[in-house]
Amino acid sequence: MSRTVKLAAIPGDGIGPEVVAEALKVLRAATDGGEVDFDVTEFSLGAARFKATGDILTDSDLAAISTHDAILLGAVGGDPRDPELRGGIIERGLLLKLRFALDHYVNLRPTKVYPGVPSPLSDPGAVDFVVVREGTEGPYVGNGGSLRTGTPHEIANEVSVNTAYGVERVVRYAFELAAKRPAHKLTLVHKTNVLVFSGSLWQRTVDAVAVDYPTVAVDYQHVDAATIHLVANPSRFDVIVTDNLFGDILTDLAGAISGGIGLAASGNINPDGAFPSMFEPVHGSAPDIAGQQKADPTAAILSTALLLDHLGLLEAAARVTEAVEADIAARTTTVDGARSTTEIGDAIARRVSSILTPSSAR
Ligand SMILES: NC(=O)C1=CN([C@@H]2O[C@H](COP(=O)(O)OP(=O)(O)OC[C@H]3O[C@@H](n4cnc5c(N)ncnc54)[C@H](O)[C@@H]3O)[C@@H](O)[C@H]2O)C=CC1
Ligand SMILES: CC(C)CC(=O)C(=O)O
Repeated sequence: MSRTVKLAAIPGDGIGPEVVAEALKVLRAATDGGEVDFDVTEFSLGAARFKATGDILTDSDLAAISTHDAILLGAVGGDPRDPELRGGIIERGLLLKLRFALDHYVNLRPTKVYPGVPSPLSDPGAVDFVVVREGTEGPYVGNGGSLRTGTPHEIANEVSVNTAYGVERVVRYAFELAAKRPAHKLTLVHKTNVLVFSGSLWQRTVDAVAVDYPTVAVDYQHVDAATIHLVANPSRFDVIVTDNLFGDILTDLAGAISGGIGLAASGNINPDGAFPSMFEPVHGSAPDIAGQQKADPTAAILSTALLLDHLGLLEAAARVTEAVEADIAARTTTVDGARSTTEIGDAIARRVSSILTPSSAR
């Protein structure tokens, strides 16, 4: 008897629906005739729904989404120039609200330079690292405000929240991951020379947790220096653990060095399993190319590989990754090149269907 997985799909805005359609196509190809059935419920949330109804993510939306085993999200947020959508109302009210409510304290963002990928680095070396970004704290929590708003004496502040509990659990997750990977290396990225209160908490936590993982070598980089090393010598990284904002910035850079933002996948994980985890490409809704079939759906497709892996469907996950690797290796143009979003999705789905078992098992 096959297992049924309840999947909530949130295509969202801009290129979100275009890339989610391809990701679902590949997910179905990867599990077709296998031991698992995906029962997909689509939630039409985002800018269009907000404009039509005023709702972003209601309590009943959240309750319904929470009953699923996992979530696949495209991208949210409309055109930043749209006055109705100013202040990231959709991003904060939908995406961040989901991450916080579902306690996605690990934002997992793997970075790999696949063979044949058009990296802007002349010699990227063996780039294969994972950023473990804290997902529920930092300056993203909306703790701040402004005084004398709109006057020459305006004061605006945004408080970065870092709790001992929140830092310890993500740091421990990162050590656990580093201990399982071949390089056994963890780099804390922060700005301890200036952000002394939060930086000290992160550093002391890493030092304390390191005692439980004697096989893991620990390194430290200031975030500004980390951007140099990500470009100049990315193969030095294995697992990076960092806060919400630094992780957001570093992973767009990581996407750029590893073939483009159209390849960068991510998972918002609740490791305890109390809530469904949510998988999404790193990129946003890309209003500049939306509706034109120009988006590369590979990041969303690779996000389904993370989703399958998270659900313990390892063979299907390996099949998706292998098909993507083969597709990338066969690309003769850049990722933004000649094929449409649907053509890339179709090609990867065909490859997935032709792989009967992962190469490792053959
Ligand atoms: N996770 C999410 O839902 C995110 C949402 N956003 C929202 O998305 C909107 C646009 O934000 P931006 O800062 O412009 O970031 P963005 O990631 O949407 O776009 C940055 C650049 O990358 C390109 N790009 C993005 N995804 C691509 C893909 N799959 N294939 C080819 N090119 C791709 C875009 O065309 C654009 O030139 C805003 O409303 C923003 O708040 C931004 C980041 C993440
Ligand atoms: C727009 C933000 C809420 C999304 C983003 O860039 C992120 O945190 O991944």
